[in-house]
Amino acid sequence: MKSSFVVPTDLDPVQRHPKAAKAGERMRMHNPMCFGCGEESPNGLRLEMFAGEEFTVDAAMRVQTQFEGGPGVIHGGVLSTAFDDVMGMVPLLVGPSAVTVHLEVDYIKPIPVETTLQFRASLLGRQRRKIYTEGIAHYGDPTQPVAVAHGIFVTINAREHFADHLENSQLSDEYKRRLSRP
Ligand SMILES: CCCCCCCCCCCCCCCC(=O)SCCNC(=O)CCNC(=O)[C@H](O)C(C)(C)COP(=O)(O)OP(=O)(O)OC[C@H]1O[C@@H](n2cnc3c(N)ncnc32)[C@H](O)[C@@H]1OP(=O)(O)O
Repeated sequence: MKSSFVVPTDLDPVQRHPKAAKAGERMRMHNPMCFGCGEESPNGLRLEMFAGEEFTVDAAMRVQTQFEGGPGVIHGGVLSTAFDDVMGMVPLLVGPSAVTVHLEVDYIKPIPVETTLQFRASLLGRQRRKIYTEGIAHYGDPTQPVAVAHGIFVTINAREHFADHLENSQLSDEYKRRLSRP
Protein backbone atom coordinates (compact mmCIF):
# COMPACT_ATOMS: atom_id res chain seq x y z
CA MET A 1 0.00 0.00 0.00
CA LYS A 2 1.51 3.30 -1.10
CA SER A 3 0.34 6.72 -0.01
CA SER A 4 1.62 10.02 -1.36
CA PHE A 5 0.35 11.87 1.71
CA VAL A 6 3.06 14.17 3.04
CA VAL A 7 3.27 15.41 6.60
CA PRO A 8 5.55 18.46 6.97
CA THR A 9 8.65 18.07 9.10
CA ASP A 10 8.41 21.49 10.79
CA LEU A 11 5.49 20.61 13.03
CA ASP A 12 4.21 22.56 16.04
CA PRO A 13 4.29 21.06 19.53
CA VAL A 14 0.98 19.54 20.64
CA GLN A 15 -0.60 18.99 24.02
CA ARG A 16 -3.80 17.26 24.96
CA HIS A 17 -6.50 19.89 25.47
CA PRO A 18 -7.37 20.15 29.19
CA LYS A 19 -11.08 19.63 28.41
CA ALA A 20 -10.51 16.74 25.99
CA ALA A 21 -11.96 13.32 26.78
CA LYS A 22 -9.58 11.06 28.70
CA ALA A 23 -8.42 7.71 27.34
CA GLY A 24 -11.33 5.26 27.36
CA GLU A 25 -13.99 7.97 27.65
CA ARG A 26 -16.67 8.43 25.03
CA MET A 27 -16.19 11.65 23.09
CA ARG A 28 -19.04 14.13 22.88
CA MET A 29 -20.63 14.18 19.44
CA HIS A 30 -19.99 17.49 17.77
CA ASN A 31 -23.49 17.77 16.31
CA PRO A 32 -26.52 15.57 17.12
CA MET A 33 -27.60 15.75 13.47
CA CYS A 34 -24.22 14.71 12.06
CA PHE A 35 -24.60 11.91 9.51
CA GLY A 36 -21.50 10.19 10.93
CA CYS A 37 -22.00 10.32 14.68
CA GLY A 38 -25.18 12.24 15.47
CA GLU A 39 -27.63 10.43 17.73
CA GLU A 40 -30.52 12.31 16.15
CA SER A 41 -29.53 11.83 12.53
CA PRO A 42 -32.42 9.79 11.14
CA ASN A 43 -30.40 7.63 8.73
CA GLY A 44 -26.87 8.27 9.93
CA LEU A 45 -24.04 5.91 10.85
CA ARG A 46 -24.36 6.81 14.56
CA LEU A 47 -20.72 6.09 15.27
CA GLU A 48 -19.67 6.17 18.90
CA MET A 49 -16.19 7.59 19.37
CA PHE A 50 -13.85 6.85 22.23
CA ALA A 51 -10.70 8.75 23.09
CA GLY A 52 -7.62 6.54 23.14
CA GLU A 53 -4.13 6.81 24.54
CA GLU A 54 -2.02 9.76 23.38
CA PHE A 55 -3.76 11.35 20.40
CA THR A 56 -6.01 8.59 19.10
CA VAL A 57 -9.73 8.00 18.63
CA ASP A 58 -11.42 4.60 18.34
CA ALA A 59 -14.77 3.64 16.86
CA ALA A 60 -16.55 0.56 15.55
CA MET A 61 -19.06 0.30 12.71
CA ARG A 62 -21.27 -2.61 11.82
CA VAL A 63 -21.32 -2.83 8.02
CA GLN A 64 -25.05 -2.98 7.47
CA THR A 65 -26.48 -4.65 4.38
CA GLN A 66 -27.73 -1.28 3.10
CA PHE A 67 -24.10 -0.06 3.01
CA GLU A 68 -23.47 -2.32 0.02
CA GLY A 69 -21.59 -0.96 -2.99
CA GLY A 70 -20.26 -3.93 -4.98
CA PRO A 71 -22.20 -7.15 -4.42
CA GLY A 72 -21.79 -8.15 -0.80
CA VAL A 73 -19.19 -5.54 0.07
CA ILE A 74 -19.14 -2.05 1.54
CA HIS A 75 -19.60 1.03 -0.63
CA GLY A 76 -16.35 3.00 -0.74
CA GLY A 77 -18.14 6.27 -0.05
CA VAL A 78 -19.65 4.93 3.16
CA LEU A 79 -16.21 3.87 4.31
CA SER A 80 -14.81 7.26 3.42
CA THR A 81 -17.60 8.94 5.42
CA ALA A 82 -16.78 6.85 8.47
CA PHE A 83 -13.09 7.70 8.19
CA ASP A 84 -13.91 11.41 7.83
CA ASP A 85 -15.93 11.40 10.99
CA VAL A 86 -13.59 9.34 13.16
CA MET A 87 -10.51 11.25 11.98
CA GLY A 88 -12.46 14.51 12.39
CA MET A 89 -12.58 13.87 16.15
CA VAL A 90 -8.78 13.84 16.49
CA PRO A 91 -8.47 17.66 16.40
CA LEU A 92 -10.76 17.87 19.45
CA LEU A 93 -8.06 16.14 21.50
CA VAL A 94 -5.69 19.03 20.93
CA GLY A 95 -7.79 22.14 20.39
CA PRO A 96 -10.82 23.65 18.71
CA SER A 97 -13.12 22.07 16.12
CA ALA A 98 -11.72 21.51 12.67
CA VAL A 99 -13.18 20.68 9.28
CA THR A 100 -11.85 18.44 6.55
CA VAL A 101 -9.94 20.11 3.74
CA HIS A 102 -8.35 16.95 2.35
CA LEU A 103 -9.21 13.27 2.68
CA GLU A 104 -7.75 10.29 0.84
CA VAL A 105 -8.49 6.61 1.28
CA ASP A 106 -6.50 3.54 0.28
CA TYR A 107 -8.86 0.59 -0.12
CA ILE A 108 -6.80 -2.53 0.53
CA LYS A 109 -9.25 -5.43 0.71
CA PRO A 110 -12.97 -5.83 -0.02
CA ILE A 111 -14.97 -5.43 3.18
CA PRO A 112 -17.95 -7.77 3.43
CA VAL A 113 -21.30 -6.52 4.67
CA GLU A 114 -22.28 -7.75 8.10
CA THR A 115 -18.77 -7.49 9.47
CA THR A 116 -17.81 -5.05 12.22
CA LEU A 117 -15.09 -2.63 11.25
CA GLN A 118 -12.79 -1.23 13.90
CA PHE A 119 -11.35 2.22 13.30
CA ARG A 120 -8.40 3.93 14.91
CA ALA A 121 -7.61 7.53 14.00
CA SER A 122 -4.31 9.10 15.07
CA LEU A 123 -2.72 12.50 15.04
CA LEU A 124 0.29 12.68 12.74
CA GLY A 125 1.08 16.29 13.51
CA ARG A 126 -0.08 19.86 13.66
CA GLN A 127 1.17 22.87 11.73
CA ARG A 128 -0.57 26.16 12.47
CA ARG A 129 -4.31 25.45 11.88
CA LYS A 130 -3.66 22.21 9.96
CA ILE A 131 -4.09 18.90 11.75
CA TYR A 132 -2.62 15.89 9.93
CA THR A 133 -4.31 12.58 10.69
CA GLU A 134 -4.27 8.92 9.76
CA GLY A 135 -7.09 6.40 10.02
CA ILE A 136 -6.80 2.62 9.95
CA ALA A 137 -9.68 0.14 9.61
CA HIS A 138 -9.64 -3.60 10.19
CA TYR A 139 -12.04 -6.35 11.07
CA GLY A 140 -10.56 -8.96 13.33
CA ASP A 141 -6.82 -8.68 12.97
CA PRO A 142 -5.37 -5.24 13.77
CA THR A 143 -2.17 -6.14 11.93
CA GLN A 144 -4.15 -6.60 8.69
CA PRO A 145 -5.74 -3.26 7.83
CA VAL A 146 -8.41 -3.40 5.13
CA ALA A 147 -8.30 0.35 4.49
CA VAL A 148 -6.10 3.28 5.47
CA ALA A 149 -6.95 6.98 5.21
CA HIS A 150 -5.06 10.24 5.53
CA GLY A 151 -6.61 13.61 6.08
CA ILE A 152 -5.96 17.24 6.82
CA PHE A 153 -8.34 19.16 9.04
CA VAL A 154 -8.22 22.91 9.51
CA THR A 155 -9.33 24.48 12.78
CA ILE A 156 -12.23 26.91 12.66
CA ASN A 157 -14.27 29.21 14.84
CA ALA A 158 -17.38 27.01 14.70
CA ARG A 159 -19.89 29.77 15.46
CA GLU A 160 -18.55 31.92 12.64
CA HIS A 161 -18.00 29.04 10.22
CA PHE A 162 -21.57 27.74 10.45
CA ALA A 163 -23.35 31.06 11.05
CA ASP A 164 -24.73 31.38 7.51
CA HIS A 165 -25.87 27.74 7.37
CA LEU A 166 -27.55 27.18 10.74
CA GLU A 167 -31.00 27.96 9.35
CA ASN A 168 -30.67 24.99 6.95
CA SER A 169 -29.87 22.57 9.79
CA GLN A 170 -32.33 20.06 11.18
CA LEU A 171 -31.05 20.89 14.69
CA SER A 172 -33.67 21.91 17.21
CA ASP A 173 -34.38 25.65 17.56
CA GLU A 174 -33.01 25.55 21.11
CA TYR A 175 -29.72 24.11 19.84
CA LYS A 176 -29.54 26.69 17.07
CA ARG A 177 -30.18 29.49 19.57
CA ARG A 178 -27.31 28.19 21.73
CA LEU A 179 -24.98 28.03 18.78
CA SER A 180 -25.80 31.47 17.49
CA ARG A 181 -25.18 33.14 20.86
CA PRO A 182 -22.07 35.35 20.70
C1 LIG B 1 -23.96 21.62 16.63
C2 LIG B 1 -22.78 22.01 15.81
C3 LIG B 1 -21.62 22.41 16.65
C4 LIG B 1 -20.44 22.80 15.85
C5 LIG B 1 -19.32 21.94 16.17
C6 LIG B 1 -18.24 22.03 15.15
C7 LIG B 1 -18.08 20.77 14.43
C8 LIG B 1 -16.82 20.72 13.70
C9 LIG B 1 -16.86 19.71 12.66
C10 LIG B 1 -16.31 18.40 13.08
C11 LIG B 1 -16.69 17.49 12.00
C12 LIG B 1 -15.92 16.26 11.98
C13 LIG B 1 -16.38 15.27 11.01
C14 LIG B 1 -16.78 15.67 9.70
C15 LIG B 1 -15.79 16.52 9.01
C16 LIG B 1 -16.40 17.15 7.82
O1 LIG B 1 -17.01 16.50 7.04
S1 LIG B 1 -16.22 18.84 7.63
C17 LIG B 1 -17.12 19.14 6.13
C18 LIG B 1 -16.28 19.23 4.88
N1 LIG B 1 -15.36 20.33 4.93
C19 LIG B 1 -15.70 21.59 4.66
O2 LIG B 1 -16.85 21.92 4.41
C20 LIG B 1 -14.60 22.60 4.70
C21 LIG B 1 -14.72 23.57 3.53
N2 LIG B 1 -13.55 24.48 3.51
C22 LIG B 1 -13.56 25.66 4.15
O3 LIG B 1 -14.57 26.09 4.70
C23 LIG B 1 -12.28 26.47 4.16
O4 LIG B 1 -11.36 25.88 3.24
C24 LIG B 1 -11.62 26.50 5.58
C25 LIG B 1 -11.45 25.13 6.17
C26 LIG B 1 -12.48 27.39 6.51
C27 LIG B 1 -10.20 27.08 5.48
O5 LIG B 1 -10.28 28.34 4.89
P1 LIG B 1 -9.48 29.57 5.53
O6 LIG B 1 -9.93 29.82 6.92
O7 LIG B 1 -9.59 30.70 4.55
O8 LIG B 1 -8.00 29.05 5.65
P2 LIG B 1 -6.87 28.82 4.51
O9 LIG B 1 -5.85 29.89 4.73
O10 LIG B 1 -7.45 28.64 3.15
O11 LIG B 1 -6.27 27.41 4.96
C28 LIG B 1 -5.64 27.25 6.23
C29 LIG B 1 -4.46 26.33 5.98
O12 LIG B 1 -4.95 25.10 5.44
C30 LIG B 1 -4.33 24.81 4.18
N3 LIG B 1 -5.28 24.15 3.30
C31 LIG B 1 -6.51 24.56 2.98
N4 LIG B 1 -7.08 23.69 2.13
C32 LIG B 1 -6.20 22.69 1.95
C33 LIG B 1 -6.19 21.49 1.19
N5 LIG B 1 -7.24 21.12 0.46
N6 LIG B 1 -5.10 20.71 1.23
C34 LIG B 1 -4.03 21.05 1.99
N7 LIG B 1 -3.97 22.18 2.74
C35 LIG B 1 -5.05 22.99 2.71
C36 LIG B 1 -3.89 26.17 3.65
O13 LIG B 1 -2.82 26.05 2.74
C37 LIG B 1 -3.47 26.87 4.95
O14 LIG B 1 -2.21 26.37 5.34
P3 LIG B 1 -1.01 27.33 5.91
O15 LIG B 1 -1.13 28.63 5.21
O16 LIG B 1 -1.25 27.44 7.39
O17 LIG B 1 0.23 26.57 5.61
